[in-house]
Amino acid sequence: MIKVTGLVKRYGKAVAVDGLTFCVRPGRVTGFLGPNGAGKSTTMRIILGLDRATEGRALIDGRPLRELDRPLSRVGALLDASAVHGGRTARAHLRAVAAAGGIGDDRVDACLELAGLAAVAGRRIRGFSLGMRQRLGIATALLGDPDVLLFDEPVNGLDAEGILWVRTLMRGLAAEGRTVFVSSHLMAEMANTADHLVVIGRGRLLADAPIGELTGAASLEDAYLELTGKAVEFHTREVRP
Ligand SMILES: Nc1ncnc2c1ncn2[C@@H]1O[C@H](COP(=O)(O)OP(=O)(O)OP(=O)(O)O)[C@@H](O)[C@H]1O
Repeated sequence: MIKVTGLVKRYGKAVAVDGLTFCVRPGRVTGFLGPNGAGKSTTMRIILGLDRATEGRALIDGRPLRELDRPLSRVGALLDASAVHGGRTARAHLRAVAAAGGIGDDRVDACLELAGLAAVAGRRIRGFSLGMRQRLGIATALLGDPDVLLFDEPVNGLDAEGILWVRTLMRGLAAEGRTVFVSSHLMAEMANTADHLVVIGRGRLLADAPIGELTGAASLEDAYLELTGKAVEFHTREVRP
């Protein structure tokens, strides 16, 4: 379980996260939604111990991530699929992560296979497409067979087969009793994947509810636009040809 309490993150005078409190429970897929700049990635980075909270705390199974034993086997994450050493092959990358986390090489091959990358495992990552990098990022998150998984926009750049794979994977991981927390801007995909939603805007909690309760008779897109209308920072204008 992930528990975020009174979380605040300021960058100078700018407030990226503004008093967030919510729980991500095991056994279901929890979607994390919010407009551009709402604070989703910042919240995930703090949960993962990659950024420090200004106030409040984020705990995984009751502890900050840095206090967990063998953290790679407890928590897996995809944050930025481009943050990998391009000169390495996919297999070498996964082996390096596995070695650092005390994970056996057998998991490397299993995760390459699972992500559909077995045939390109010996290729350098710098030649990978965005979708291949996403698949590698997801394979990396799964390496330690963790109970808690965070994915920041996992279907970004994936083809139709990849999107279906991610949806099935997330639902399968949740059905196994794992905690699955996933951000996305794709409402139709979220409607198909998530059981529960945490919605934020300008760093504040807007909703924390089962998806059916949030949408009612409306589509998720309509319910989301209604909910976040006042929290959109980057407004666009209609362009007429
Ligand atoms: N390192 C940083 N320094 C200064 N400001 C930052 C930093 N990281 C994030 N921010 C700011 O914090 C706010 C929240 O950003 P964040 O990336 O968490 O939003 P997001 O919800 O993930 O957005 P998106 O959907 O566009 O990816 C934004 O205003 C962003 O400019």
